[in-house]
Amino acid sequence: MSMIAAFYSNKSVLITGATGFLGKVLMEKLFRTSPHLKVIYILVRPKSGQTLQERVFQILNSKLFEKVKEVCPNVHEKIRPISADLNQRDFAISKEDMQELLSCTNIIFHCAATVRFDAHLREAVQLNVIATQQLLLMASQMPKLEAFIHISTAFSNCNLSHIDEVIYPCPVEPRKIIDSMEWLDDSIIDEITPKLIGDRPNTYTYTKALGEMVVQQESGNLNVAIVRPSIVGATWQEPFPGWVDNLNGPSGLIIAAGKGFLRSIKATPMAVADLIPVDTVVNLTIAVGWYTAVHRPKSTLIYHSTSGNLNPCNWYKMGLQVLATIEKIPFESAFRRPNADFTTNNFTTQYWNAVSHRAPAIIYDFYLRLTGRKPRMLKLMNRLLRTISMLEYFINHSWEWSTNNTEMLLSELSPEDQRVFNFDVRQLNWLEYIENYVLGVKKYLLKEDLAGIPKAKQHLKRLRNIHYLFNTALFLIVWRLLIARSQMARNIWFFIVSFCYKFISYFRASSTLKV
Ligand SMILES: CCCCCCCCCCCCCCCCCCCCCC(=O)SCCNC(=O)CCNC(=O)[C@H](O)C(C)(C)COP(=O)(O)OP(=O)(O)OC[C@H]1O[C@@H](n2cnc3c(N)ncnc32)[C@H](O)[C@@H]1OP(=O)(O)O
Ligand SMILES: NC(=O)C1=CN([C@@H]2O[C@H](COP(=O)(O)OP(=O)(O)OC[C@H]3O[C@@H](n4cnc5c(N)ncnc54)[C@H](OP(=O)(O)O)[C@@H]3O)[C@@H](O)[C@H]2O)C=CC1
Repeated sequence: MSMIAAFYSNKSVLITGATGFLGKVLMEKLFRTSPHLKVIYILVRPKSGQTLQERVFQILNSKLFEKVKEVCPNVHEKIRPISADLNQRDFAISKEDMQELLSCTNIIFHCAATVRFDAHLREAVQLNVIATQQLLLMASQMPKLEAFIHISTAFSNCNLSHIDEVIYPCPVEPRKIIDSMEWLDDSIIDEITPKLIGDRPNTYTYTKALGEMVVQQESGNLNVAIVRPSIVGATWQEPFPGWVDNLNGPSGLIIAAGKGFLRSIKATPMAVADLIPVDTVVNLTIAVGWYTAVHRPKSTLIYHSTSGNLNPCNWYKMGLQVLATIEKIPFESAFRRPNADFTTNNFTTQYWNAVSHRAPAIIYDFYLRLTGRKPRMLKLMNRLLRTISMLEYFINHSWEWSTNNTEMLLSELSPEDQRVFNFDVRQLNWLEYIENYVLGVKKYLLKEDLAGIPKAKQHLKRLRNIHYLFNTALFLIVWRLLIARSQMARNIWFFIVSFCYKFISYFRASSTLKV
């Protein structure tokens, strides 16, 4: 029997961010491996016109939860959604709910965050720093609490190139930042943001670093641990390969490349692509919860959930495999034939953005106008290029994360736990993983049926013919214009035409002779 699974039996677990990508996989795995778990409290806010119950119902009825329902048929009774908004004081939790949480919770997994790279500093501080501080305060009032697990990111210190499993302090104390957010207005915050984030690329990584400092400074006597995943991707193995449900990280880029919108990107081909499957992160997180509660380490341990130092893959290899898979299982209604060019300097990037991204969008918009439809492609393309510009930092740098604590934890697990909660990335076969990832994007994000593959292939053939036709027409037009204006171009043109004519006449004559 798995020791970790047994540990979670009869426990009351509190998860923030359970409606997010990582949170859902965490909930699923906990229920599937520990069906006797008492309850999972999830802090949820109503969203997009859906009530809490509707949101939970939607999650439980998704494909991700199909296996759980076989092992734990009463799973819906074990999820207890609590109405909460992490941006509000005391999370706007009702008194009764708060009482129940304070008196019953055994383990906390804090996953909620704003992961947007362009979040305003005030918003990012509120969710990634102040909410963490408030949750720690709540945790300190929980008599039965055994462990508090905080999910951070491996990029919280992306201003460094070698990152150890320690907390690196930011120059300005989190408390000062929190205080200043109360009285500074937005325009002043906008002005000081670049100075505060320093050589980090965005407010997200900066506030996640501040969040870690808060955990270190304000955890008191709690048993606390921090998990730092790198770029979280689709599931590797569990509950099935390739599951993904949002566009963050590589998923959006796989769609953009597969649909032929994105054909070149500024990337360092040999830089390490530090992707980590979401189920690997979740397995580590659950094991960290167990270890922190049972072994009670004297200090806050940090665990890197990264792949680069144990099983590296680079962007070039990843891009090639994405393309190879898309060739086998193309996405439907592609805009252009998929292609993957890596550019390495700003000039070529701007050139290809103009020629390979914006120009086709302008031409397509022209076609839409001609056919009486509303042009939209250029707007979409500009939005995509803005997104890419925000991700560029991460595909043009390499980092080295040490993984001593993560490896130590792996060695502490029984063989059964190593199997059930596998987070050993050395076993990951990248080519297979990426193939399943692309297939997962097609099935679960684009909701495309595999029966449509022959039609998608036909469409790509048509696009190839249009491409050849367009290039030939373009060549002829340019040449015709040149001929009209330049004597030299005319001379070359007449030379080529007469040469071709003589060549064809010679072959005609020789074939007539043979007959
Ligand atoms: C030719 C070559 C091809 C090669 C082949 C392919 C190779 C494959 C490998 C590829 C390399 C992977 C590199 C990953 C690096 C990730 C590093 C993460 C590191 C940190 C990890 C973390 O610790 S933390 C989690 C990461 N946190 C995010 O990853 C949030 C990002 N995101 C935002 O910060 C907001 O999204 C932002 C952008 C402000 C827009 O904001 P915005 O207000 O304009 O609007 P929205 O967010 O509503 O999105 C507007 C439209 O962009 C669409 N979209 C959203 N994300 C998208 C996305 N990633 N790629 C594409 N498209 C995306 C969306 O689908 C909308 O499309 P539509 O309008 O049609 O619905
Ligand atoms: N995805 C990645 O590549 C990586 C993620 N991480 C970390 O993992 C954790 C989870 O990320 P991920 O699952 O990808 O992110 P998601 O954006 O998918 O999920 C974020 C979660 O936080 C919740 N949340 C946000 N704001 C509030 C609020 N005001 N009140 C209540 N809940 C709120 C969201 O709820 P709602 O559904 O209502 O919006 C959602 O459940 C984060 O801490 C992130 O920093 C670290 C490294 C990489």
